[in-house]
Amino acid sequence: MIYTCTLNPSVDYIVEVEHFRVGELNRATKTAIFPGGKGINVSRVLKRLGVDNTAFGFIGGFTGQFIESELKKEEIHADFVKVNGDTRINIKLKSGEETEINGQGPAILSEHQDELMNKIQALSQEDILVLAGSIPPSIPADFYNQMVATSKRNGIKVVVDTSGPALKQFIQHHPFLMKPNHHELGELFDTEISSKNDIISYGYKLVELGVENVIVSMAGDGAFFFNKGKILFATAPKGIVKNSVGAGDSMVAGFLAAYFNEQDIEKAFQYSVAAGSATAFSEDLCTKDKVEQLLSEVKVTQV
Ligand SMILES: Nc1ncnc2c1ncn2[C@@H]1O[C@H](COP(=O)(O)OP(=O)(O)O)[C@@H](O)[C@H]1O
Ligand SMILES: O=P(O)(O)OC[C@H]1O[C@](O)(COP(=O)(O)O)[C@@H](O)[C@@H]1O
Repeated sequence: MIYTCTLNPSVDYIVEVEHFRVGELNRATKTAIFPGGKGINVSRVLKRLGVDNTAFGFIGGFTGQFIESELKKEEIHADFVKVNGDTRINIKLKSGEETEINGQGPAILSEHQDELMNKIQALSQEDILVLAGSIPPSIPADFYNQMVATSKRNGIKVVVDTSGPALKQFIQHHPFLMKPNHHELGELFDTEISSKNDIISYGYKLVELGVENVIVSMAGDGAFFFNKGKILFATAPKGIVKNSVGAGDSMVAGFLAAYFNEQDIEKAFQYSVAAGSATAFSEDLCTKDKVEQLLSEVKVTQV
């Protein structure tokens, strides 16, 4: 079974404003609300691609209830730890460009942290654990580290999609898959990525450091894939971006869904990029039909 874990879920509030003016009253032309947070997005896309999975994480308050009920509607199994505060609301402001304001999230008591750790401890060798998104400020910075160490001891494959210092902690545990975008790849090595050659050398460095599979995404400019035997490049399909929130998470779900169906890395990478773009071209996350429509537009070549 695939488990996703979102330490800091969110209600994503998408607001469109025609010409946003700072310091003035702006009227929205369109609004939408989605259950969000990186692991939850992975769960939702996996389900849409036909893969049953369970969502772990912390939720609380009226916003937490919204997330639970939305996942229930989509028949996604949720096994959250309930916390005292309200799950955060993340604002995604669209006015020509996309501006994001992500909340801090509720305080998580240590008893609740232990409750989640116990769920991770109970997973078994056949399971895959996707750890995705930021760590809320009230949780120790090495919480992910503890989760991965426990999972690796129990033979569980770990997939990582986070950013900042949390991402660095993972490398030493040799995760099955990491998906930084090219900015996050630069952050990992405290460097500025300024060319495709930089992506190739730093992406491959992650493999040399023990990460099994690495996808480095570059939004509309395509993506690279690295493992011990292969470096691949994929083009991204062309289209109108409606909402790129969750595009990276969709890549992770797309890769896992295809890889565990067919065990073919090249096809899984192609499916991953198609899923990312299918989400970027949709209001909400991608559907299976949309992913499959875009598949032939993703050209994969050996580097
Ligand atoms: N402008 C775009 N055109 C086509 N595909 C896009 C575009 N922006 C994002 N995507 C798709 O979403 C994927 C992830 O986007 P990216 O911005 O690199 O990641 P993240 O959301 O993690 O920052 C890309 O690899 C691509 O498949
Ligand atoms: O945990 P973080 O880093 O604050 O990110 C949370 C946000 O990321 C998202 O999961 C979207 O992620 P991506 O756009 O990177 O795929 C949103 O749903 C959510 O608001």
